[in-house]
Amino acid sequence: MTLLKVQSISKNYGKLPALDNISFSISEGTALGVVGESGSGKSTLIKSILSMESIHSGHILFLNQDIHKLKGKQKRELYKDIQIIMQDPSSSLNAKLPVWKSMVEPISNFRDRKDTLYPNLSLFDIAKKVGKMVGLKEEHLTKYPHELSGGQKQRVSIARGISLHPRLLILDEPTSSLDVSIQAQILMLLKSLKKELQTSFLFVSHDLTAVRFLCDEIVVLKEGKLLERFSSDDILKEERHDYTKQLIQYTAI
Ligand SMILES: Nc1ncnc2c1ncn2[C@@H]1O[C@H](COP(=O)(O)OP(=O)(O)OP(=O)(O)O)[C@@H](O)[C@H]1O
Repeated sequence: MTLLKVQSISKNYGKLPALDNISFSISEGTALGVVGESGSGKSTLIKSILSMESIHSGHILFLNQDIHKLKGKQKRELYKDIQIIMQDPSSSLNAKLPVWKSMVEPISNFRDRKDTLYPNLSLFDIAKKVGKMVGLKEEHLTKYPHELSGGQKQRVSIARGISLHPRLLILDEPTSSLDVSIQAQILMLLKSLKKELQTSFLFVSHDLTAVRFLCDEIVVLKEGKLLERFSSDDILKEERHDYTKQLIQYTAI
């Protein structure tokens, strides 16, 4: 079943096109990678999907509902099922709270989902349960963000992102602020969570190696245009676009 359908969307900043007639879809339970260099339109695409930016033409459908037409309660409902994990966990966690409180913030905002997913569990018990899924120990949960390593903080963000069991998880360069050895651990964690939760991923990154590891399919963006879409298994095929080949060379796959 199609979860997200992006239909011919365009967005300009002044006269400059940031997204130029982009279309793609994501099926339930699959992972799509979006790769592109700086300025290719990746952030604009994410903001458009999250309704943080308007679009000039086209439609974005999530479960057949036009995201940009939703208001109030309907829009709020949508965000139970779309969660985002950002590049820098330090800026997305509240420095003044022990991390377990940040982890359960989405679930405390959506009580109906709490009752369905975690009946009779206290918020701290939910944090323990979700923390365990991302490899955090109970002793980490009562710490403040500055007391944890970058990798541990990103695990907290991932725990928060999956706590509602969203149908779509948007990953915005989730490993690029981390040391290389930690990047691999986080990618492996995301891969196992994808399998366990059957959540769909939209993984936005400039790192083709990471995208290939985690995603079933890949789209390549350049200057706001979608150049091609292919299965991750076909990344090294001769028919790849010249620009994709350049990215591959640059990433030394
Ligand atoms: N608020 C804005 N005002 C004007 N131009 C913008 C704005 N946001 C983005 N742009 C322009 O739109 C284009 C796409 O930018 P975008 O941030 O989406 O790219 P990106 O692929 O996410 O880049 P990066 O990887 O560096 O974050 C760029 O040319 C950028 O300069």
